[in-house]
Amino acid sequence: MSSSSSFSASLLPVTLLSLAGFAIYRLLVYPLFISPLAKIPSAHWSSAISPLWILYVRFKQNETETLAGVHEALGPVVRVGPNDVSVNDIGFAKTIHTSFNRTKYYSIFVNYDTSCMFSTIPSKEHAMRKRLVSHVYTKTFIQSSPTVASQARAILLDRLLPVITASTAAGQESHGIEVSALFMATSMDFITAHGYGLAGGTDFLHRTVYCEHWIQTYITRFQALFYLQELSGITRFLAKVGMRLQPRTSIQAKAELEDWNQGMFDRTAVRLADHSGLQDDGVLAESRTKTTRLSDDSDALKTTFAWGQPEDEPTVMLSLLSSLEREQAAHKVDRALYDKILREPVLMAQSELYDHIIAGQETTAMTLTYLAWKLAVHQDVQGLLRAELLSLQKSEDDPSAPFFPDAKTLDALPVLHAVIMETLRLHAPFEGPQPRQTPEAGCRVGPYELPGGVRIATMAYTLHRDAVVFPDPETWDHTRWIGADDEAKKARNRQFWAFGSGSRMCIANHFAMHELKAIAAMIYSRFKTHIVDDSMMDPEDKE
Ligand code: HEM
Repeated sequence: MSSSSSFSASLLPVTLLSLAGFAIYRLLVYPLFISPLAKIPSAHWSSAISPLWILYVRFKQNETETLAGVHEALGPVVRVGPNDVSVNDIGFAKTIHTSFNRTKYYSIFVNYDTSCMFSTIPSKEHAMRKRLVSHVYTKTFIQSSPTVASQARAILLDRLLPVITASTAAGQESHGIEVSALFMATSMDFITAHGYGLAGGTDFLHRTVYCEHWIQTYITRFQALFYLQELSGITRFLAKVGMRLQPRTSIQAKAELEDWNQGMFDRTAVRLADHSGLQDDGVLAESRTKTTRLSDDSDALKTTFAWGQPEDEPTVMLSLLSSLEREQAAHKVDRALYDKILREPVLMAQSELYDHIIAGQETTAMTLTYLAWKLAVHQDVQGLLRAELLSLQKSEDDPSAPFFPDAKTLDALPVLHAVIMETLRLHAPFEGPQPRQTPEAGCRVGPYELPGGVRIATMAYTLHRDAVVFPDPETWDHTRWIGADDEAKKARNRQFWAFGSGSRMCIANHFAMHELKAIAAMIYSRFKTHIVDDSMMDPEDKE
């Protein structure tokens, strides 16, 4: 044996020992004792050293209830993984949601391989996307737009009212009406009308067979999301080497839904071009030719465009396309961002619209389903609501006109507001964690200093069940939201988290509230409802 090989052999144990020592330090000593997160109580004995426990909880789709129990036992800040923290405190939640970026968890909302507002992580880029479209979701816009008003009227009086009336015909009463699918259809008609105009959107309230197919496709699309949300790197790598964790059916369903949305987009683009008299040289033409050039005439869409019927105006699509043209003409934004967002303006607009439809459909449908259930259980409150609505009807000038108060009038009704707020409190559609990451420079959360890059999340579920702010939290009690603006009510409003808060809060909270109020008002001013069968509702939600 040469002297150099014996020297190498003697180095081997030292090297192995050093590596083992380093591994023990990195994997055990550092996360357990030295990491700034070490002082935070652990949700599980393994949380400090391994993400396996929280990954398993997420895989079992049990995170919300599990973390609620953990917070009850361990307090408002809990470590759920080596680099993963859950927070249940309104003050900390406000800090986190003011400026912290989203995480890759949201990449599942990338559509057509193109980012939208929801899936965009950097805040500067997000702000630019939001600017393109936020004005058509403001409260002032929603309450004063003739288009929004006439769309609501048409969907509710011409489509929903006849369906519900038919269910009350002699012999039909005992069958009732399946409200979950009914509200999915109604919500879809509302949000696609805002996007593409009444004529360009869906008519799911009539096309019930297709609506049922759509719902099944939607459920299939969001199957096995765990892999993409929590293990996106591994999932994408395995897909490249031919091993798919995401079911093929889910990938096909995503493609089908994207095609379906693109159909609405393309048909609306044709209508826009016809009505506006634009030549084939702008964003509209692009949606047909799929080139990437924008029109030089920045305001052409807005100024030359006029519809015969206000309800047919495709508000969101028009706003997106005109904003994109304006941005290009003004060159206001910095080059890198500008290139990224405007490189594929048509795909960008399609992705954004698709996202609004997905985000805006199930959320409102779920809320309406719970609302209908609670009002059927609480007949006394249903009576109060009806009395409030009918008091408006009497004051109308023309008693023979179909009862349909305007958005501002509806918004001022205390019982209507209270029943919706209480339903959103107890059954927030996004009740689980909304993950963010701590900024590079780190931050303070209560007594803890956290480094940058830590995943940190709050949940509407626990914030809405804080017994100090909402005594007897599991009880549906609309009176929480009625009465003078005393300190207790201010605290409740502050802690209301159904739409999130800060720069990434729901862009459409006013649209959603308007829609919920208009639908509830149409129904409860005309019908008395009761439960025919609620066996599909979660027994844990029953009072
Ligand atoms: C009851 C109805 C609704 C509820 C409870 C709700 C709730 C929320 C919440 C909690 C977020 C933030 C999610 C997070 O950061 O993790 C959000 C974001 C968003 N919502 Fe809603 N939403 C509702 C209806 C709608 C509707 C009708 C639309 C249609 C446009 C919509 C579009 C969006 C969009 C685009 C975002 C992303 C905003 C951003 O990234 O800046 N939502 N929503």
